[in-house]
Amino acid sequence: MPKALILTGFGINCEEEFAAAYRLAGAQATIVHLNQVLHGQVSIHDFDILNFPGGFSFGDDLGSGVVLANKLRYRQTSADGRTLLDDIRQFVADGKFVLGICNGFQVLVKLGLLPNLGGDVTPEVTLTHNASGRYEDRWVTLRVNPASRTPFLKGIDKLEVPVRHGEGRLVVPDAATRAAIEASGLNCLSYVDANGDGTSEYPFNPNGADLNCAGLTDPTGQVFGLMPHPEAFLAAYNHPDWARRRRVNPAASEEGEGLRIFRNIVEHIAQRRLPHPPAPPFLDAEHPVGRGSQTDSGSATPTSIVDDVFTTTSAKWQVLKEYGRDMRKQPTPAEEVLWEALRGQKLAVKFRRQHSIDSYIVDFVTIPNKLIVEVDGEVDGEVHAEISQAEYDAGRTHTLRELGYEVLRFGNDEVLNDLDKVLTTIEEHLTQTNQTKRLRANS
Ligand SMILES: NC(=O)CC[C@H](N)C(=O)O
Repeated sequence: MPKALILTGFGINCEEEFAAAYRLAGAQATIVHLNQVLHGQVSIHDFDILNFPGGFSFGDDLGSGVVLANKLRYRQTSADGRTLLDDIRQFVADGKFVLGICNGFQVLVKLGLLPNLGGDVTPEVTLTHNASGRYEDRWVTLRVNPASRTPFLKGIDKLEVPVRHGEGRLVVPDAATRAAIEASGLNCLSYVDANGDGTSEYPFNPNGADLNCAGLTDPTGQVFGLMPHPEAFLAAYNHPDWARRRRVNPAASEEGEGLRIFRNIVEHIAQRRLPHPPAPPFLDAEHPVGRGSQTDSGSATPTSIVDDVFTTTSAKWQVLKEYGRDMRKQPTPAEEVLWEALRGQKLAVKFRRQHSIDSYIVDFVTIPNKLIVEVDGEVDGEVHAEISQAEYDAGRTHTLRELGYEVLRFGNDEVLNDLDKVLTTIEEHLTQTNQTKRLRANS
């Protein structure tokens, strides 16, 4: 089950609605005080989505979101000078998701995680006082930018949601930044008028935002923030016009439109499990942590891979272990079937599943026999990495072969429809390797 971490404390006040949204969407939601994270009692890396709710953090002193953003950037969380921002950057590099709503969006913008065109988390735009000079509390209509590729907004075209803020006006400082944001479709949400056209006109655009922009993503689409409150529209009955709408359309869904965003991201995470996820970007050798190879140096070369269960380095294992754990918990049907057949030494050799080898997690491996068995699933037609799955798998197989492993691949269908044939092929390969070994031993 995807896991959402929701931060609270210091004047944040929308954490309960945020958690309710995730629970309705089928995720596990945990509300945690920011200090528990800053003091190392809770690790963001144990979660899939990091969430910054709305509210009045630090009383909006120095500008909404500014103090909290500075805490994330400058508050050292460990003796080696690490900050929560370092962890968030790693979290995003690991393919995970960050969502900021209203005050949370302000935090992400003041921190520079949005839009993060330059990739170095330096503030590039800002959010400031509404053009009306007032706190605005009203319903708005948003249109999703079709150029946006963020999974949070997948399949959504229009959305009605409430805003309640004093400092929601996005200001983009120059034409170049504006062009860059537009070119990548990072301005994922805009305020629209009654005709559905983007507008700067009050009150449709409640704050006078540049680009009529109500929300931004970073270039990866994994970090998303918006001024309006989708977590405040979880039931149809939240809408001010619900009674009339129900009379007009009694069969209409009882769900609120805001819930779609949460359903989207929760489903995306649940389904995203690639048959073979891309090798995550690793921590550098300066931060080796955790368990790993006995020859652990933090930087693996093929020669450091020993014939042992420790088939990667501690730094890599630290990054891979969560993927492995998740993959063991949520096997695909084909993986489950094959595991049932391989486990418990049924083929007279011990197989491990979702095991880390160098930079990869392999589906099944018998380490003494150096045989890897992979089950290739569908990748819902998407290209998840910069390279295609096929190219990626080719590189992965090559590396594993260089490390001395034989790699057998079977399709989902083969495993599900002809398990006997799959097992016979595996057995044949095991016999071959054993024969070769015996021949070598005798010669
Ligand atoms: N609802 C909110 O999160 C409000 C954000 C911020 N305190 C503002 O007034 O702009």
